[in-house]
Amino acid sequence: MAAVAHLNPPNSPSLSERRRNHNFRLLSVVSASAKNKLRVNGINGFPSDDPCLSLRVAFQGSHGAYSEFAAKTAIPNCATLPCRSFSDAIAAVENGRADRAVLPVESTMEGTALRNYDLLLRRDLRITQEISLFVHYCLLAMPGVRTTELRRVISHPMALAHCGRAISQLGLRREPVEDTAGAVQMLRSHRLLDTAAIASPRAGLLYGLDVLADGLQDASWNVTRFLLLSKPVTAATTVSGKAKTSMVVAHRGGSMMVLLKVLSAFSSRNINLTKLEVNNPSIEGQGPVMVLDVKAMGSLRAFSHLIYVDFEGSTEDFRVQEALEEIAGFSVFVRILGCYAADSNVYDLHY
Ligand SMILES: O=C(O)C(=O)C[C@]1(C(=O)O)C=C[C@@H](O)C=C1
Repeated sequence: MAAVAHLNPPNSPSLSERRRNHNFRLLSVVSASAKNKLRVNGINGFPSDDPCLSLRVAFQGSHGAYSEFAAKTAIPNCATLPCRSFSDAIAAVENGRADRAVLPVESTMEGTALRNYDLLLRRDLRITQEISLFVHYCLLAMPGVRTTELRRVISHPMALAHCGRAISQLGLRREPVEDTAGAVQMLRSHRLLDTAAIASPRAGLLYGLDVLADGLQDASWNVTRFLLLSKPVTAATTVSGKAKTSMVVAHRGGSMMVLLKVLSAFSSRNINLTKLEVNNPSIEGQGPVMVLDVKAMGSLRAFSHLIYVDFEGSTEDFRVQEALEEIAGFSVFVRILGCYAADSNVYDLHY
């Protein structure tokens, strides 16, 4: 069981003071390339996108959700717009209420979050930025409540799954809710004394809850990758620095053979892949994945054999264009999901 860490000593600031002081500061970057996963402190390394512009970023959940941290890390001065679902966040961009939507798409524990990837494929938004966050989970409860008084724990299903071992040790009943910060909000507004929430220490501070335990996640290296999405722009976008491109390839079947051909198209041109994932929903007993064909008047097409690829390089690069042409020759459909600045950092937030 993780060490007990109380953030609210008796003379700690009031809830309103805490809310006033609540600002997002990115204080460290955990270098993804550091094999020993050492934390590199003190790097003031906000990733790109003009921090002067007050862009509106839609996210799923309540204030204090991890997706909101991801948005604030990617675009420090952005205004965040809470939404009920990821689909609502995407719709906010489509209807102009927001400039970006933020979507968690991968985690070290879950792999690709197909639930969100599928959503991305159905809609006409482009990836503009990637951001990887180190996710710390805390056990939060109403002030004064002790661990022994708890019977139930509420959180986002992913957070409950990531903290399975600790929850079993505590013998708590699990109940999924929409998002981690929403769980905290629910606990506070209903003054639930037998219930804990799993969320970030920041959400605990924001809503004035006690942190009963920190570092609740089963794996010590728990990173979630988020994507920022925007409406497609007609003008060609030039990425400054190292670029990365995400794409989806649909084919008729025989995944291993197609996979080899995709690999060969890239490796023969010395293009490095950062993600390669096969999704054959029919094998899992699921229906086909619906993918928006942006070239065919935005019609939805159903595919049962898909490969998700991320690679280093820009679609402006001649070698990349050649590789894409080769892939188009043996697949039934190819869609570029975005070309954006590569960011291999893992960002960590201090509380
Ligand atoms: O509930 C939140 O706080 C979220 O931002 C969502 C979400 C997810 O959907 O995976 C994001 C990161 C964490 O892994 C847990 C939950």
